[in-house]
Amino acid sequence: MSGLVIREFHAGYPKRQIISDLNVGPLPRGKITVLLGPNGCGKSTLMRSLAGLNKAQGQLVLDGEDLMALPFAKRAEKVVYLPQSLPAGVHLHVLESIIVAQRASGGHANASHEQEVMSLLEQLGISHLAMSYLDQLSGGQKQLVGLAQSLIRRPELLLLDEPLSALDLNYQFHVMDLVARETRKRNMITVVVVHDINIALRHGEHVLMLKNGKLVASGEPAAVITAESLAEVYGVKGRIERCSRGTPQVVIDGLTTSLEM
Ligand SMILES: Nc1ncnc2c1ncn2[C@@H]1O[C@H](COP(=O)(O)OP(=O)(O)OP(=O)(O)O)[C@@H](O)[C@H]1O
Repeated sequence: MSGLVIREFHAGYPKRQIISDLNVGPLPRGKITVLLGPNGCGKSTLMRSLAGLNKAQGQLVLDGEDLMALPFAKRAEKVVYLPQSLPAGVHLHVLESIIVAQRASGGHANASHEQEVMSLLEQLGISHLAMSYLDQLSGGQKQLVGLAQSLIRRPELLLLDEPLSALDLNYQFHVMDLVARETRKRNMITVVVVHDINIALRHGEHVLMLKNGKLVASGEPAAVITAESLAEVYGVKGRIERCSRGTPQVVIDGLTTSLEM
């Protein structure tokens, strides 16, 4: 079966289980899956566990192969996780950092690879930053470089943890369009964590909703993002309305519960 199937998946930390008995899939190839859920519900823990960076038990079957059985280096060739922020204190310039990421996945520096890196930087609108040092970039610029480092590794499963959090409105759309295009072109499975429900409605082709480490719903955006699920998962009174061009949007009228983290 094509895609990623997650079965009886449990994940967390030495003294604390966060994700319990997750069963989902197949997450489709060539499409963006958006992972939604309130603060602290376990989105990053799940993403890191899918990448093999956190302890987990269960099955993670990619096109029939159980990733949990692979040595970490083999799994890292197929699965790339982009964290919420790049590690600080890396004294490389942008171009070097992307070439290092490319080599880490078995690529070798040659003219066509360099061209690929430059073309990616151009598509992300950051080619002018190629010779800038990472620690001298803004938060949003670092996020774009992180995305370039992830895409250059040509993963089969791309896990992007809040890749839009530091980007302005224009870049949020630009980046989601680019990620959607690359996801289709490479036929990869892309999972993106976002907090903006309207981004999920507009760009998500499949949506997973988590609450307290458990899956609440999985499926097409319109089926998952409903007034009922917004009330249950986020404690808000919301409506889904279509704008004049037909795009669904969430309108929030108020809260149904008080804050609890
Ligand atoms: N290293 C850790 N050790 C123990 N517990 C942790 C660790 N990291 C995170 N947690 C806990 O795991 C739970 C889930 O955290 P996680 O970062 O996965 O949530 P999240 O859904 O990504 O949240 P946010 O939207 O705020 O980024 C939280 O209760 C958090 O306190």
